[in-house]
Amino acid sequence: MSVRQWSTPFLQPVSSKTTANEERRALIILNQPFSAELLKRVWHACKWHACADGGANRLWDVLQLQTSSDLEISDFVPEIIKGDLDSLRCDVRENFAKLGVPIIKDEDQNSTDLMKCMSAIEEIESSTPSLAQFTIIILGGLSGRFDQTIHTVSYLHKLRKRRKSTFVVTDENVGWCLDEGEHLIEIDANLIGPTCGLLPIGVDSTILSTRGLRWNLENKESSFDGLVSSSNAVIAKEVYISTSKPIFWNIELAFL
Ligand SMILES: Nc1ncnc2c1ncn2[C@@H]1O[C@H](COP(=O)(O)OP(=O)(O)OP(=O)(O)O)[C@@H](O)[C@H]1O
Ligand SMILES: Cc1ncc(C[n+]2csc(CCO)c2C)c(N)n1
Repeated sequence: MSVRQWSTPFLQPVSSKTTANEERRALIILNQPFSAELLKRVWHACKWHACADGGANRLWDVLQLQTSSDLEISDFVPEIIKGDLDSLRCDVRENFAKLGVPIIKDEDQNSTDLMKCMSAIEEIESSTPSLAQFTIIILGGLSGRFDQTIHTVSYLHKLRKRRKSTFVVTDENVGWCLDEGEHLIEIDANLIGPTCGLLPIGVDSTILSTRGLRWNLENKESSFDGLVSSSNAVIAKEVYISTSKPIFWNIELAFL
């Protein structure tokens, strides 16, 4: 199997976006806090944008708080708001409805608002089969309620088989699932690092080999019963990871 290459150009500042915008990306905004700077970066890196229910409140509120003219509401109108709509505030609903945003109620109590937004993306992909699959950026999801955080991580774990790339980003971290195999992660020190973690979540154990870290592993078993490589650090421009089972990788943001 080939080495999977990873990079995070969707975290570049808007002013230096060039080829980063060519990739077909979709953003899902969850109901968790995020900074205006992070919103600006990931929003402009994405071609399509969804708010998961109360994620629309977060988007609206962060835009209201901005006094500078570079965050105009008209530049941040999502393509949909979707969920069971138990968290979407009336004022936010009215304002986005006036801006023409479709607001889709899905009352299924066996799927989360994050999953409902992913279904919307996969429906678009089914109707545009000649286009590349979206890379998904989930904003929020590694903070707040622990059951929601674990849901996000477990969802990324499951998605790895059917989706090319799904990232979750907060003001603290960016993380994604590394499937079994070999990976090369480009480290743009202006965007990410140095602190990182290789977390054997959802597997009994995995065998890890790494290069480019302060504490490298060489054919070492990692599991919740044994070694968990948290608080590791990147010391090179790229990190190599070989893993025998899927792991969750996270690295801190360098710019907030
Ligand atoms: N307290 C929280 N901590 C972490 N993530 C959250 C939290 N609340 C919401 N989210 C994320 O934001 C999404 C939208 O949340 P919202 O508050 O609108 O609905 P919810 O009813 O709490 O969530 P769900 O219906 O998906 O269980 C959720 O699907 C979840 O991914
Ligand atoms: C075994 C099991 N556990 C929890 C829920 C609750 N639940 C999971 S997703 C969801 C929708 C939230 O908008 C709700 C209520 C369930 N259905 N089944």
